[in-house]
Amino acid sequence: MASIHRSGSRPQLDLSKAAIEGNFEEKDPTILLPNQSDDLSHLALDIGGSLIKLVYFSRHEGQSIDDKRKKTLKERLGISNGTRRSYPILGGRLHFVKFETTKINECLDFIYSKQLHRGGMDSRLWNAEAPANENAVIKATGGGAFKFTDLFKERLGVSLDKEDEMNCLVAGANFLLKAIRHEAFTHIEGQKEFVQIDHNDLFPYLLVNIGSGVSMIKVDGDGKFQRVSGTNVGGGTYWGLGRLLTKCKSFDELLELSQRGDNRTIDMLVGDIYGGMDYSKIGLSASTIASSFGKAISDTKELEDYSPEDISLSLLRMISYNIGQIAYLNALRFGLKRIFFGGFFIRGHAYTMDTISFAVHFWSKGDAQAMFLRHEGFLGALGAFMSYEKHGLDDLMVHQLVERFPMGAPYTGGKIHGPPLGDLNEKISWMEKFVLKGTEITAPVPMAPPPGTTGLGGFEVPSSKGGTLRSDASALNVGVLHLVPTLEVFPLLADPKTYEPNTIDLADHNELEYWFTVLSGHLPDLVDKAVASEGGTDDAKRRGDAFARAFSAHLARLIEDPAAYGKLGLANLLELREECLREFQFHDAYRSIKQRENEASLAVLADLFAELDSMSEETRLLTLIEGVLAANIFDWGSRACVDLYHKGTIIEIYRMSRNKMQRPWRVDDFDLFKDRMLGSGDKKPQPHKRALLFVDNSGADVVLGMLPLARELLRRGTEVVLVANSLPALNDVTAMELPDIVAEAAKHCDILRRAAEAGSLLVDAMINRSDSSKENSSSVPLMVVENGCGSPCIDLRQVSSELAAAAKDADLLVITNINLRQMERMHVTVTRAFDDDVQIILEGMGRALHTNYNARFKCDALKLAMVKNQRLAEKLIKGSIYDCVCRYEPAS
Ligand SMILES: CC(C)(COP(=O)(O)O)[C@@H](O)C(=O)NCCC(=O)O
Ligand SMILES: [Mn+2]
Repeated sequence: MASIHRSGSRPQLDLSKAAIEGNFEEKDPTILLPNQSDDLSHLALDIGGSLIKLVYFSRHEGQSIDDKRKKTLKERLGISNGTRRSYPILGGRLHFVKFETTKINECLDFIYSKQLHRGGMDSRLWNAEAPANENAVIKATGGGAFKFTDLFKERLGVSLDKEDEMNCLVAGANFLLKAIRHEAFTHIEGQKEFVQIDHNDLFPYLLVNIGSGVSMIKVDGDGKFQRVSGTNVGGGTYWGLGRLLTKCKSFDELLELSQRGDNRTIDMLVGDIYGGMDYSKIGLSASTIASSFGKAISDTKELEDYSPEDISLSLLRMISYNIGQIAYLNALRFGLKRIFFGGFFIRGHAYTMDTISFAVHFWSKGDAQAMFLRHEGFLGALGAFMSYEKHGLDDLMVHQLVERFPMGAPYTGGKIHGPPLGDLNEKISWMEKFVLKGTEITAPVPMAPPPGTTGLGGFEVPSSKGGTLRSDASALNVGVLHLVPTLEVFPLLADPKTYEPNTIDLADHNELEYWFTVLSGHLPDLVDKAVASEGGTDDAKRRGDAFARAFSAHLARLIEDPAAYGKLGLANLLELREECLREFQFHDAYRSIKQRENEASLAVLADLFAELDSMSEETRLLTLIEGVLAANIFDWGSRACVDLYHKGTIIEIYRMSRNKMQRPWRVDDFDLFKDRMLGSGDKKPQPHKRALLFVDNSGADVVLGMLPLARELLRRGTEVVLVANSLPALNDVTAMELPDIVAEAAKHCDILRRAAEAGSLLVDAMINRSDSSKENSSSVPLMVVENGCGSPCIDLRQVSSELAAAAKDADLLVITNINLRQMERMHVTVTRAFDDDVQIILEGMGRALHTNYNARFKCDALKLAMVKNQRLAEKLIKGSIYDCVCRYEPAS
């Protein structure tokens, strides 16, 4: 049993002149260490025989915008620094890069040009020519850490601090399995399926590392493991024997050969021995391999008489089956439920994974399953990184990590040739060259559904045999890991463990093809908008082209391997598009459209308020909900709606949409909602203490739809929190934009004005009003919080700390959180009284249909949307385009 040794090779923190930033009362204030150099862990290496793997950290260069809303909100909601600790690593990115060991000079150039060896996280800002720190040390594992010590000292002036390889593998695997949601997967007959692993039920497991030789490690916990077995028949055996027998020049070439092979020409099968019959008494079919290479004993044939393809396949199956069998026997020996395979032998090759899975399945008679890891190539390097002190990675939770796939990550993905891409300009040039080289990154071509099983039984050829092998497959599966300590799980989810944000399963190939075609179709128009938003300059055009290429490349990659970036849902695709726009510095493609629509809608708002105020309470509530649904038609992400906008002005379309609102809607729980709000009979229900309104689009949607609804709730004495995007996505309104819109709307309405003042939204207005505090005391506040995302959809497992705080506001608690936790620990069923006091309203197709349509909440939830896509309408509500959804679910 070994335990992880954490050597203290890094400098200690310099605490002199330490000062607390901001409010001393905060629970976890940020501590400034002005004299602490940034000389902290940020690069680790795993130098293997064929590949060098790098894991490095870069600090997130977030812009600090002076957001008045945030300051007052922090005080109001009592938000401290969230779960942020004073670890240096938090709030940055982890990058995964690899090089071929034969090209170690490229690797050294890469480290040098990024100044990763200087130890300073912001070192690029420093003088690149400044002498390197004499004592600089980089953690490294793998045989090359010994072999290349002098080279690193000579070229970069750094020492390599060697970490035990086995320690690193286990530390890397443990981190990934705990921190990354879609890390482990099964791979059977060409089908990748992600496995959700309960973090509390991860240990023990068997880690099988197939390098040149094979190690089998029983892992019992962090730093607790034991090498229980191994075999000398491994990747080296396949490559070594294969090279001798086939004259192949590379490992990948040998694997590729195996795909075209037929092992029956070399292997002796059960049928060969039993005259074509099964040996059914002991459960062996005629096609089972009885003896690998058994037919080669024939003295009439020489090596030249066998095809290299057949030899490679026989060899691959012999070795994979043998490893699979030994792994299973060891799992059995220690009663282990899970077997994870990794190591350079696998390298993301579909066929190798299928072969191993087949073997484990065969020998365990289906009891055990082989699993693989998306970052398997980086276990060692990640483990070496983890061995630095005070990196803070151990404490990160799944919801604080976001994996993104910028260009350069999926395409170079470690296969970096030449200097790294320094800035956007270089990236664009590189993309242009990339296209010229003829690399396939054109618009996606829908592919045929994956083939079915062979149905032959025994050790037949796995069905992924064929065109699915990519020698660089694993390199493409690893993105950049953003560490965002402020993200939290939305506290009102009924069951976060079973929560699945996506409604539509893109594992269904027809669905996948449809949405890919839709998104490809949107591209030209989107590029036009994006370029126009940046003034239509030549630079913007160039960036627009690069964006279109990049996004098409992602789509092409994903249609080929939908699980390449983890489990794929529609929400991920829509977010990927927004991220890709940002990557090419299009920060708000719909800016002018949003402004125009806001102005047009604000101009008629006073009339709408007057109209509403003349109605009875019941009619008003219905009109308000109709208004929200009708105004949701303003959606620049829907093909059909964009076509519609050519047919009339904003107000004309809005009126047309409102006039068409006929109940019953396709999904219509309005009466249930009305009863909760207004009561039935004489009983007047208690209004909700607080409502969280997840708003969607700018213009009529928010101004004529959601704001009047918010006003009604405020009038009833319910505090309103408007929840909006942190970053722009299509024409969605952002949290930064909302206070100004509310301020404009408040000019027409006292209820909104008082509530906005009470919620400190009208900061400027308050300065001029000495009597505001008196009025505030009698008003419930209206607040705006950001949701933590920049997408048309929302994954409620990862929301901003301010949204989480707004959802669990302390003064709504009947009993304190501490008591509650204690009681829960004692298995006392506790009804959280405050959850009944909160209501959430999700609006729009992205937030209420594509995601969260089936989400269950601890509080009352209303989901409102107009379906602006024919196919979705048919599939989800058996209706048609422009049908409406009003789904009301009381607290569960
Ligand atoms: C991107 C969207 C989810 C935005 O809708 P919203 O949330 O604004 O109601 C939606 O427009 C959409 O799914 N569009 C793609 C399908 C289409 O063009 O029909
Ligand atoms: Mn929207």
